[in-house]
Amino acid sequence: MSSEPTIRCAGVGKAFQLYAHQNDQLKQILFGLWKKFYKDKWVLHDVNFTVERGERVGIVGRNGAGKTTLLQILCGITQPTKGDFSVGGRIAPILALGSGFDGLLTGRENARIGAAILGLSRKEVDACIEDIAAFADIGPFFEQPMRTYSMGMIARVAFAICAYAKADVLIVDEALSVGDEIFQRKCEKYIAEFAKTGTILMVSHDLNFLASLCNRVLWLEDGVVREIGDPAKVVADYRKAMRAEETQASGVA
Ligand SMILES: Nc1ncnc2c1ncn2[C@@H]1O[C@H](COP(=O)(O)OP(=O)(O)OP(=O)(O)O)[C@@H](O)[C@H]1O
Repeated sequence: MSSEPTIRCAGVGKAFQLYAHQNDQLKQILFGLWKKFYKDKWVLHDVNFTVERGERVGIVGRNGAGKTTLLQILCGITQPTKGDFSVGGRIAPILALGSGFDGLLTGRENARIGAAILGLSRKEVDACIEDIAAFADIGPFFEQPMRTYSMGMIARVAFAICAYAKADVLIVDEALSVGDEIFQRKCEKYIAEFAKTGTILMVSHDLNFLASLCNRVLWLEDGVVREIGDPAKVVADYRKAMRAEETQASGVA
């Protein structure tokens, strides 16, 4: 039997290209062989961690720490600039919610396409499309073009597709923040149920939820893993650091 972890990140780094002027992007295409017209903005420097099958790992970190970027790399949405990574099994990526949806197509049509992209066969899509509609629970809107949807409705459809994707690995980025309370509870229940058999990697600013769900928490800071381990300890250390920073910023000794 293989002992390969389900998720493996080795020396992963990501630099975005920052252009000072609008024209610089065109200049880069035309004259990029001779001169560089952008600056590298390194968001992730050297990220190393593994996640074993069946683990539930939460990711915390301040705004802009690179959490979404890391998840996007693992889901194949963006490429790392350096390093290696692997994810074993079928992934359900609940992130960048709905960014792949076509606003001209209905919720049902987007759900069918989304489920197929996540690996379901046509027969499997036929079998679960009504369940997806029921999970999303947006009533007649499911038959309307998605350009008429609110953010919360888009999130509902995106989450519903992932809930029926028969995934081995759930990768979740702040998916719950745009839903209303009832939907949030439904998603939390689904995630807790999924956690019994699947692997979860989840970014959230809801530290209490992460601490209750996860068996490990990873704290991302300055492009590296600052701490990973027991949820209660990592969350406490993270909170302490945030409080210290707040105190310093407000000038209180
Ligand atoms: N396409 C891009 N081009 C340039 N910079 C980018 C791009 N995408 C993200 N960034 C920058 O990378 C940094 C990390 O962004 P990211 O969204 O990964 O952070 P985050 O930890 O998920 O933040 P938050 O908690 O606010 O969601 C930010 O400074 C952001 O501005």
